[in-house]
This record gives sequence, structure tokens and C-alpha cells, in this order.
Amino acid sequence: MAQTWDTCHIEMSQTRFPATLEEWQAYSPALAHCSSTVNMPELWVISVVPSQTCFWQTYPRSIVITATDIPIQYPYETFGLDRALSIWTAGTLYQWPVFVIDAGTALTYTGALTPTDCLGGAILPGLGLQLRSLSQSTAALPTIALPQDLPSRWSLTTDIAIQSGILHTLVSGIIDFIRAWLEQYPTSQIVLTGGDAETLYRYLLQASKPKAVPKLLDRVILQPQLQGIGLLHLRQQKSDRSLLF
Ligand SMILES: Nc1ncnc2c1ncn2[C@@H]1O[C@H](COP(=O)(O)OP(=O)(O)O)[C@@H](O)[C@H]1O
Ligand SMILES: CC(C)(COP(=O)(O)O)[C@@H](O)C(=O)NCCC(=O)O
Repeated sequence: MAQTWDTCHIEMSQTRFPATLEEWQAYSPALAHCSSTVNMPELWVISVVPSQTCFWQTYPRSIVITATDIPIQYPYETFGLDRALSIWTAGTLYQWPVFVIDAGTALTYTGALTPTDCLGGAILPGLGLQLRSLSQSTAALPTIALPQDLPSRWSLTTDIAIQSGILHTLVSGIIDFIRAWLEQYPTSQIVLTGGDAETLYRYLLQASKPKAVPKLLDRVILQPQLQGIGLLHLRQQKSDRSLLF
């Protein structure tokens, strides 16, 4: 993979669809050297947000992934497309069984024994959502930034009390899920991905220092770009198939 980047936040209610090459160029450094819409590169899209899917579908060369494109058996009908791609990619890269922790807008845990035996998992609000929910849904709590280091558990200020509550509870929860999975599937790899993966990994390491947790964390592979790698694999599979037929 040559490069990854985040686009600016796209607020759907205020955004009209880009109509020209110049407008698309604002979304991606990969388009900097395009001279016309004809030589724009392919864009592979995976989205669980319908308004975002509509937006990216207007890109001239978009390929939008749907459930049938990902070669796993879905454990239930409403299972997220992003979770399907993550677990398939993790199993393909690091072998089955595998456990994926996706620290995105929502934080999801997903486990699978094989591509046809996904056990589902769990969903909770992600780090940013937890922080925002407190400031937005209470009268007195402020919006706070995340600290570099895991704070002291016992706090005498509101800001650090929020940091402590969210971070210690999240880190303990993640360690508990990892431990429970490894008890059942001791050979499994654990993959940590998503926009908050690096931040959470740092906190997990800090939490583990005084305790016997490092052994568990040795099993955690930090791979923030799991879904991007998954899209590359799907693209490779598609081009292999078109060579065969
Ligand atoms: N450069 C960035 N742009 C947007 N979000 C980021 C960035 N770096 C870290 N994040 C964090 O990533 C989380 C979203 O993760 P992501 O995997 O992009 O979301 P989603 O699961 O919705 O695709 C947010 O909690 C946000 O705080
Ligand atoms: C749980 C999710 C919102 C997570 O999405 P994300 O925050 O990673 O963008 C998404 O996987 C989804 O919409 N899932 C459908 C429900 C399910 O998987 O059970």
C-alpha cells in the first residue's frame, strides 16, 4: 500500500456532489496528477452509511462493494458490511480463527472460526462517540480532548474524571473480550483496527505495564488499515478471476 489519508469530514446536509475534477481533487492527494476525469483512478468503496454511499457513487470510476462481494457467510441478516470485510481480511492475512476489534465510530468485536463460521460479536459506542455523548447529553460536562497517557483512575477534576471513566472502562472491557476469546480459541490472532486503533493500543500497553496483561497484548496485531488492505485483496481476486475467464 503506497499511501493512506483521511478526507475532511463530509457533512452531507451541506455538501453538494462534486461535479468537476478540481472538486474531486479536494478529497484525495491521489488525484493531484490527473489531467481529466478520464484518467481518474478506480475508487473502491465500502460504506455502512447510505448518504456516504450516495456521495461516493457519484465519483466517475467508483466500485461500490455489496454483501455478496465479500466471501464469508454472514452470521445474521443485518450484520455490517464493514465487519464482514474486516473479519474476512483478518482471517485471510493472519489465519483462522481470528478476532477483530474495530475502533471506529462504533467499536465492534467480531470473531470467526472460518469464513463460513462467523460467530458475530458485540457493538458499543466508540471512543469519540462516548466523549461526545457526555458533553452533548448532559448540562454540565465539557467537551474534552484525549490525553497522551492513560490518566490516574481517581481524579479530582471533571476533565480527568471523564477521561478516566471512559478510558479505564474501555481498556478493561477490551482486555476482558480478548481474554474471553483466547480462553476459547487459544491459537487465534487478535487484530485491532479503525480510526482509534493506534490511540487505544497505546492505552492498552500503558494499562498492561503493571499487570500480567502483556502476554494477552503480545497476541494483538495493530493494523489500522485492515479494510483498505481488504479492498486490495478483493480487487486482486477480481482481476485473477477475469484472467481465468
Ligand atoms: N484523521 C482522522 N480523521 C477522522 N477521524 C479520526 C482521525 N484520526 C482518528 N480518528 C478517530 O477515528 C474514529 C473513527 O474511526 P473510523 O474507523 O474512521 O470510523 P468508521 O468506523 O465510522 O469508519 C473517531 O473516533 C475519530 O476520533
Ligand atoms: C456497527 C457499525 C455501525 C460499525 O460501523 P463503524 O462505526 O465501524 O462505521 C456497522 O458495522 C453496522 O452498521 N453494522 C450493522 C449492525 C451489525 O453489525 O449487527
